[in-house]
Amino acid sequence: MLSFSQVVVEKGGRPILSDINIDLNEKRIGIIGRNGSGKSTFARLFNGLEKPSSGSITLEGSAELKDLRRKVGFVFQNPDNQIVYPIVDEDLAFGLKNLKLPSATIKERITEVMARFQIEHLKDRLTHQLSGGERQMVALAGVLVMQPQMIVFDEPTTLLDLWNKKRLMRAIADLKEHVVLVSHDLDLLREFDRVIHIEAGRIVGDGEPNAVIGDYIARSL
Ligand SMILES: Nc1ncnc2c1ncn2[C@@H]1O[C@H](COP(=O)(O)OP(=O)(O)OP(=O)(O)O)[C@@H](O)[C@H]1O
Repeated sequence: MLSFSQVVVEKGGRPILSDINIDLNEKRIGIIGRNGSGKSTFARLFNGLEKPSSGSITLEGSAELKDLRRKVGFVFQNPDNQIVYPIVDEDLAFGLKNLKLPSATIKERITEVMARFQIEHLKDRLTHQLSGGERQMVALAGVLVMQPQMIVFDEPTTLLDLWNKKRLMRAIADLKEHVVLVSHDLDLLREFDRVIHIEAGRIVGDGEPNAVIGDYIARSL
């Protein structure tokens, strides 16, 4: 579904990602690697938050940036980066209003997603008064109402306690959408369909999670 061809990202004259050639079709894909290896940069390419310096990224054959932006959602490590409006309900409606959808459709989508994650009780709450875990669920809901085909999570559990981490991981496990998860928590990725290991801006491992994770651990010893 998503294809990277000879993708290079350079910043300040330095290569951050080099020669990425990869096709991604699996339902659950994990991305691992050391600090500064290029995972976030790679993940941000998935929905056009980052653009390649050269090479191409296509989603179902289309290289249009607007298709990537519309069909791939992105959940940040810190939900404050994506919650914009003061009331939960307004925040969830924001992207949908931009799409100029009828208000009945907007309401329907918000109600459906809030019910799916059992966060209906947060509907009228002030976003800045929510707990970290609640904010992360609202951020995820804000992505889901847009009905993306794929959702990329960049270390979404880092700021969460154990309880909320488990809750978010259950929510992620239940998603029908394709998921890409960047994480330092290797155990979260062992049940995934595929894990990609990035080192110094290159893919050095790619395949069955336990094998790729085992190699990553062996390299770090
Ligand atoms: N705007 C920029 N200008 C110069 N270098 C940058 C810029 N953005 C990122 N980098 C560098 O690119 C490299 C990869 O960064 P990236 O955030 O993708 O790594 P990461 O694997 O996600 O790291 P972490 O696990 O610490 O979050 C790092 O060395 C970083 O310092």
